[in-house]
Amino acid sequence: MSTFEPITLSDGTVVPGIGYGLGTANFNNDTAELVELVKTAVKVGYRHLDGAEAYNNETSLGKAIAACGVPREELFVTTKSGPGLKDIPKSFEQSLEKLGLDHVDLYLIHWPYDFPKPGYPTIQEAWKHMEAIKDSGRAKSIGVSNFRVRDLEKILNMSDLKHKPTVNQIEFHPFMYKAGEELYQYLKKHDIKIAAYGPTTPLTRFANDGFSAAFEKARKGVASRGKADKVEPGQVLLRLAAQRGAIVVTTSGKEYRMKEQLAAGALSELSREEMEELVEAAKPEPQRAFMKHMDDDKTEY
Ligand SMILES: NC(=O)c1ccc[n+]([C@@H]2O[C@H](COP(=O)([O-])OP(=O)(O)OC[C@H]3O[C@@H](n4cnc5c(N)ncnc54)[C@H](O)[C@@H]3O)[C@@H](O)[C@H]2O)c1
Ligand SMILES: OCCc1c[nH]c2ccccc12
Repeated sequence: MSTFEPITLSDGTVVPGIGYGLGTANFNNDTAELVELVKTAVKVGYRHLDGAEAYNNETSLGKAIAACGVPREELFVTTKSGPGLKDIPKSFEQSLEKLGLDHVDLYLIHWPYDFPKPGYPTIQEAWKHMEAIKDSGRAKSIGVSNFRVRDLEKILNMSDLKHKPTVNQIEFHPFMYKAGEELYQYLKKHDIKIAAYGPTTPLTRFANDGFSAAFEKARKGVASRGKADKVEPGQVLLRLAAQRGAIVVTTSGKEYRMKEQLAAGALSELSREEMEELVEAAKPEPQRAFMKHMDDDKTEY
């Protein structure tokens, strides 16, 4: 069972420290198999489910929530607006309808880069819609995803700001840490929690090159201090994201992997030295699997 610590957001909402995502592992679109997979994720212990309008599978997520046997109030359900950002109230209504829910726990703007387009609201207008949704009680908490500092500033500098974003869901792993430092400091200063997606990217999406030695050292360190016979590489990366204070969002289509992910929370901790060595071993430039606009420091949305 998982011991990823729950994280309390600035509005008091409590989020399970690890979430199961429906956006990767070929999950796009509704299928009966996906309903079963999400039920399996809940059966093995996941209580936090990360969906999105863009994943085209909110209906399957809703069916799994209804059929999983765990009461709604024990689940933490996130969804995100996008591509429907032109009309956030409508996008939200459609999401609730598909999910078959009267509220979600966390509602996010999936990306900021649509906002300068004709017919779209500004970031500030979009945020007013998000605030109204929170005030209606149909989203317990509201936040953003893939927002740079300059995008967040547009919200935090609003003269009529009522609710600030509680979360920025971003790609977060050692191959991002150096490039992301300014953003992380900004988020910390404003008590906006990081939800870390792609946490296993150094293992699953890019060649390890110079990173492997530090990684194996950290893995052996965790194993030698704990009771676990074996520490899986992915588990080290999930621990790392959690120890850096993030809500971890991962996924898998395999039950044994889901269990392994949750069990990472019960392993012994990475030492400060191991964590620093992992960051130092990674290249300074970002190796990003998603959302390349995050590295563009010129374009205004
Ligand atoms: N907001 C966004 O823009 C955004 C972007 C990407 C992902 N997400 C969310 O985050 C969730 C998780 O993202 P992710 O998939 O990048 O997380 P992740 O880095 O944990 O990768 C999980 C994938 O890697 C595979 N995997 C995990 N450990 C492995 C191992 N040891 N060996 C081989 N394969 C392994 C899994 O089976 C799965 O396919 C998504 O499903 C989605 O909900 C959000
Ligand atoms: O959440 C970001 C990753 C992702 C998975 N499926 C998508 C479809 C549209 C936009 C982004 C995504």
